[in-house]
Amino acid sequence: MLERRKPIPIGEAVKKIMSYQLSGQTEYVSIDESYGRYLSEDLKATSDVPHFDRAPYDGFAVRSIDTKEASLKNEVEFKVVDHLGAGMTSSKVISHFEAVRIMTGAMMPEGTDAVVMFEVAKAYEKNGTPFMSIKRSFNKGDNVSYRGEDAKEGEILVKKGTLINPGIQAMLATFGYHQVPVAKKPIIGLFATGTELLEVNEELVPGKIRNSNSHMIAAQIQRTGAIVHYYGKLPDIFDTCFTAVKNALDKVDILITTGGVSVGDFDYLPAIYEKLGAEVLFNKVAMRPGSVTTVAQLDGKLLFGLSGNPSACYVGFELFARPIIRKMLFSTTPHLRKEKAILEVDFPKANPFTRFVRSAFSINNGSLRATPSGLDKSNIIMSLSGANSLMILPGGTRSFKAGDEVDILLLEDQVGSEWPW
Ligand SMILES: Nc1nc2c(c(=O)[nH]1)N[C@H]1C(S)=C(S)[C@@H](COP(=O)(O)OP(=O)(O)OC[C@H]3O[C@@H](n4cnc5c(N)ncnc54)[C@H](O)[C@@H]3O)O[C@H]1N2
Ligand code: MOO
Ligand SMILES: [Mg+2]
Repeated sequence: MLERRKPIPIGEAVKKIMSYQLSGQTEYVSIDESYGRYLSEDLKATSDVPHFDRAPYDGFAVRSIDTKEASLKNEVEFKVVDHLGAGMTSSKVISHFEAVRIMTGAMMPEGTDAVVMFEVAKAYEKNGTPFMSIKRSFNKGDNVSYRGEDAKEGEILVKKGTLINPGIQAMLATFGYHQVPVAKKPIIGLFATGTELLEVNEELVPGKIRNSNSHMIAAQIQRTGAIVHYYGKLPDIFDTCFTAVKNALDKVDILITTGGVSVGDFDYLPAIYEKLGAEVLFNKVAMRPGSVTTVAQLDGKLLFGLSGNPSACYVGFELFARPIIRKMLFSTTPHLRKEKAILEVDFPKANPFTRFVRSAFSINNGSLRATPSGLDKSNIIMSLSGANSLMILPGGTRSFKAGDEVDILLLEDQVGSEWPW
């Protein structure tokens, strides 16, 4: 008799997965390899930045008190007693009406507290000795870049779980992190199942199709920040699939299969989970597409049985596999970021279950607008290339109209969100 599956709400399904403490691990990589990785520790300032007062302009370092009487009518003269480029320091203590010729980035000499830019000073020599004069006064701190103005020692500047971007690279270098603590990339094993599947380089023959899911999922895994171990495609033969899945489990953190998960005569994943002794967390979710998404666990390791239908497979990965992978990358906001958008076209279909419509959103004059990126059917491939978001149409609704406000989940975003969205 046909097995009747009980669909569970999406939130519940996500919660079941996220309760698995697949903990992230740290590894140290050279700063040169850290771009695009996720920090596994908070990034802390190891020193003040800058760690000394310095000149932000080319000019003369002076004691501001000596400039007080300077005005258009009263030119004040300074003897230039030293000459500093960036990286040089002065051993002199600057005294009354003395100045130091100083370049941008150089450390302020002891006693000085303001910088006179070249443009407002007149430089000259008297008997071979350099002098300069000014016709305006300066306050303490004028044109000085102060110790700690950029960062204070001990400050937490970036939270763990953040994607390392070029700005973070600059911080890491500034604070001397030549080895960077990053989240070890989880290893995600991948099989595509289906006797109908051809390799990409094979010619089409009647009844067979090229395997596109594994290439799509491999990219989604990488977009999430993990490593793919693709073990190839499997024919719908129980023993072959069982042995392959069993052997791969030891080598990966998470195992993903596509196809063979529904109630068809050659859908073997349910029986494979049973023979493995894995606990099925759920095998039906109240959503479209991706309703057949099945997740099981064996000894704390998660097995994702994603649908064979490409759009269902894609959505199943983003809603269920992505967050647990992001959690292993130390994210505290591992779910897709949710935003509001204005629907640009009518969407007349009824939504008996929550529907995730592959969509293209754009920002128009400060407001988000979304439109389906192609046909809304779970076997469709072509709608995926233009999808940068999933529009959420709640179960029990129908006939959305252009101009309606809808929720969308952003697929290319790094901020993420907490659950529930
Ligand atoms: N009687 C029922 N039939 C079906 C149900 C149901 O509830 N009752 N659910 C339907 C839904 S919804 C979906 S989604 C699919 C899920 O099927 P499976 O996950 O078992 O996947 P397959 O049967 O193996 O394949 C489905 C479809 O996808 C194509 N496919 C498979 N793998 C790939 C790949 N690697 N690249 C590209 N395309 C692939 C495959 O050829 C099939 O056309 O079940 C419905 N049926
Ligand atoms: O899992 Mo099926 O479409 O609900 O696409
Ligand atoms: Mg099937």
